[in-house]
Amino acid sequence: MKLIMAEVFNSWQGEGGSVEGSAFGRRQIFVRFAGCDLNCLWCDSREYIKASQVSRWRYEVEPFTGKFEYRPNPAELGDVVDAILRLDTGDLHSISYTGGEPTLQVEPLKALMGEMKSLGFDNFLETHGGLPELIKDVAHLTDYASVDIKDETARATEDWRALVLREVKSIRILKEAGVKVYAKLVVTSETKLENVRWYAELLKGLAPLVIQPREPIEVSQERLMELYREAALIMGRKNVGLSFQVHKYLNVL
Ligand SMILES: C[S@@+](CC[C@H](N)C(=O)[O-])C[C@H]1O[C@@H](n2cnc3c(N)ncnc32)[C@H](O)[C@@H]1O
Ligand SMILES: Nc1nc2[nH]cc(C(=O)O)c2c(=O)[nH]1
Ligand code: SF4
Ligand SMILES: [Mg+2]
Repeated sequence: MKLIMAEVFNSWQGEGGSVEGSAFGRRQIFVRFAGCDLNCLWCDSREYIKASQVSRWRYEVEPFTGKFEYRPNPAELGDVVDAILRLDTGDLHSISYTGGEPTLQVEPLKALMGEMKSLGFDNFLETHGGLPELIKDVAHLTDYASVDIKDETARATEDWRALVLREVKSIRILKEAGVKVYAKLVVTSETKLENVRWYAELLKGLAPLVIQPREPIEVSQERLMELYREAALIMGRKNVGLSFQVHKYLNVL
C-alpha cells in the first residue's frame, strides 16, 4: 500500500500541556503525512500541504541526530513501518500521526495504525478534526487524540464556523470510542472573546481544552490570560490548560 509521506522523526511531544489525554513531554516517533485540505494562516508545516509537490519523504536515521535519508513519494507502507521501528529506543509513549492532515489518507493511516498497534505501540492522532466521517474509520485504533479547534483568525477555510462544528463532532466520535481526547485552540492577538465563549460552550462536559499561542508568539500575556479565563469560567477551571510549542524552544523537531 502506498502513501504520500512527509517525514518520520523522533522527538518529545512538544504540545498539549498538562490536560487529561495530553502526551506533553513524552517520547514519540512522529509520522507526518503530506497533504492538507485547509490553509491555516500560521501553519508551520506549510511545505507539506500540497501533496503533489512533496516529491520525496525523509526519515531520521538515528534518534536525535537530525540526520535524514530521503526516498521518493509515494512511499511504501512497509518502508514507513521500518523507518519507525528503526527509531524505537524502548522508551516510547506512543506513535504520533500528524501532517499535513493524516486523516486525508485514511486507508494507509488505518493500515499503519493497525500495524503499530499489533506491534504493541499506542497511537496518538494529531488532527484538524474537520473530517468526522474519516475520524470514524480510525477511532477504534486511536488511544490519544489532539483535535484542533480552528479559531476564526486561523482563516483555515471559508466557512470556519461549520468547520468548528465538524471538529466538535470528531471529538465526540473519538470520546465515544474511548479515546483520551483533548481540543487545542491556537490563539492570536486578534482572537475574539465571544468566539472563545462559543468554543467553550461547545466543549463543556465533552473534552478538555488547551489554549496554544500562535508561534512566533504575538499575543500579549494579558490577552492570553483573558482568553484562558473566558474558557475556564465556562468549562471549569480544571478543564482548560496552556500549551505552547516547547520543541521550538528546545530546538528539536
Ligand atoms: C501542523 S498541524 C498538523 C495536524 C493537523 N493538520 C492540525 O492542524 O491539527 C499540528 C499542530 O501544530 C499546530 N500548529 C501549526 N502551526 C502552528 C503555529 N505557527 N503556532 C502554533 N501552533 C501551530 C496546529 O495547530 C496543530 O495542533
Ligand atoms: N516535538 C514536536 N511536537 C509536536 N506536537 C505536534 C506536532 C505536529 O507537528 O503535529 C509536533 C512536532 O512537529 N514536534
Ligand atoms: S490543518 Fe494543520 S496542516 Fe493543515 S494548514 Fe492547518 S495547521 Fe497546517
Ligand atoms: Mg509540528
